Amino acid sequence: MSELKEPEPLPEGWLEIESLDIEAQGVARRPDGKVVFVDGALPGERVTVKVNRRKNNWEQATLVALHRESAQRVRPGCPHFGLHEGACGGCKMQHLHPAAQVAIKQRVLEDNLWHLSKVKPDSMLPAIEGPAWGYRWRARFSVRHVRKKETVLVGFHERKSRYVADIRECHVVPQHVSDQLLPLRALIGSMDAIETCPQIELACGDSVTALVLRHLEPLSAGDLAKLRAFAQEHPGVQWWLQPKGPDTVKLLDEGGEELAYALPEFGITMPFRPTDFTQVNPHINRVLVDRALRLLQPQRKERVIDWFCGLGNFTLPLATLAGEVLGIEGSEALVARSRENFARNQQGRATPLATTRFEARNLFEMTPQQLVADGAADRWLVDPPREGAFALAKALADLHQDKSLRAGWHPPRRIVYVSCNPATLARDAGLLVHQAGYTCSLAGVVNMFPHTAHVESIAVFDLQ
Ligand SMILES: C[S@@+](CC[C@H](N)C(=O)[O-])C[C@H]1O[C@@H](n2cnc3c(N)ncnc32)[C@H](O)[C@@H]1O
Ligand code: SF4
Repeated sequence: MSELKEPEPLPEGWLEIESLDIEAQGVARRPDGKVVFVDGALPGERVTVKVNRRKNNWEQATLVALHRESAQRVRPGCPHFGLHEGACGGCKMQHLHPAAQVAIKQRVLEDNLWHLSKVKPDSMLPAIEGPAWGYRWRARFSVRHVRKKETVLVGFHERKSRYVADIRECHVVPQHVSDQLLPLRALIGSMDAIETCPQIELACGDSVTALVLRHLEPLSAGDLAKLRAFAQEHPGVQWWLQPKGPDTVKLLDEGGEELAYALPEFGITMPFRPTDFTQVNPHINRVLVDRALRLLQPQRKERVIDWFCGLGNFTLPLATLAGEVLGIEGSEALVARSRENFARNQQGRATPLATTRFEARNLFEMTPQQLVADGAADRWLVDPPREGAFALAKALADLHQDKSLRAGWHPPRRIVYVSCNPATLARDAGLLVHQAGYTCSLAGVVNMFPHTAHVESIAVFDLQ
């Protein structure tokens, strides 16, 4: 029998990376047990590092030399990604193979569910994946006039800095937007308002590229003419101006094509304003809506509630399948948009959409009494912001524990929960599973934001 050999000690000062944290930092352990988070290093790699911060139990460091490279290390697709000075902070994982990124996100999801709430899904869903590049149809570019360099920068912030990165191309936004970065810099650089336009927000629809220019002072006639000339040179570009808060956003010139995206699987078109919440990745959104509704399995005679419904991204497709739908959302503006979108999509339809009602309400203040007042539904779709849906899950748990509060109400048989934060999903899943009588039947990641540390996921809960 061969003897197990002791692993050879690492040369002095070297570290071996054991895992990756959710900020995409390699995690190593020093011989004395101290944890070191290493920017730029991948699991399995042997490295030397430069320590940036020292605490009692941990250190934060940057990779200096790579002595053994991971097989999953890949060449980053964007020249602005990296550890070099001035590198863009918009992406964190471009040095890791996309399949390995998804595997890490899946582990983050499972770890959160288990370690925070002792929830283990009966099965894991295959990840929902889309294109790794050109996926980001929404972005917020900062704009800075850098006098010393005699240039205007339009881009994301540098890694761990408040400076705007000097990016000339960006591979996560659509190619045509990347191609417009330098022309945008030249445009702002030529304007009277060179010092007073701090931001350009991007929102792409299927055929319109909306650019929302935040301007701190009124724009001169000359500047307005320059914006119009830019839009003429770049087909599809539509300027919106934002003099103050998001409510002040206004189209520069009425009458162009409408900013909208389609969900062709359901015969739905969603007009929106560039400041409305819409999912960042339209390819994934189409698959996500389709997958969520297949998992939810609404039936023709059933009532469904879409909690945190936004502008109706899931509600309208639900109205093509269910008997009755209720969409609830915190933003009055989005509820108004969802009502308009419903009416628009109802027109001229061969099979009418189901009866659907929308309501504006703060769902962080949900109570068991309010839940009963909203009426029983057979199925729920829940798609909350990062804070999660604690009050909703708690109200459901309270109604499970104290049946006297129910008054004819019954809990949904199935809940499909779409989450952009695995920690709050885990917390809410704990309530649903341990206190509200559900099992977690399925869970899986949705790779909505390749190369970043964001973990989007979907989970299915069934009443036991
Ligand atoms: C992740 S988005 C989902 C929107 C929609 N389901 C979609 O797919 O476009 C979360 C939504 O929750 C809404 N929201 C945030 N806080 C809320 C609250 N306290 N009560 C109700 N809705 C809230 C936001 O306005 C946003 O529309
Ligand atoms: S956000 Fe764009 S410019 Fe920045 S690293 Fe990612 S791909 Fe490159």
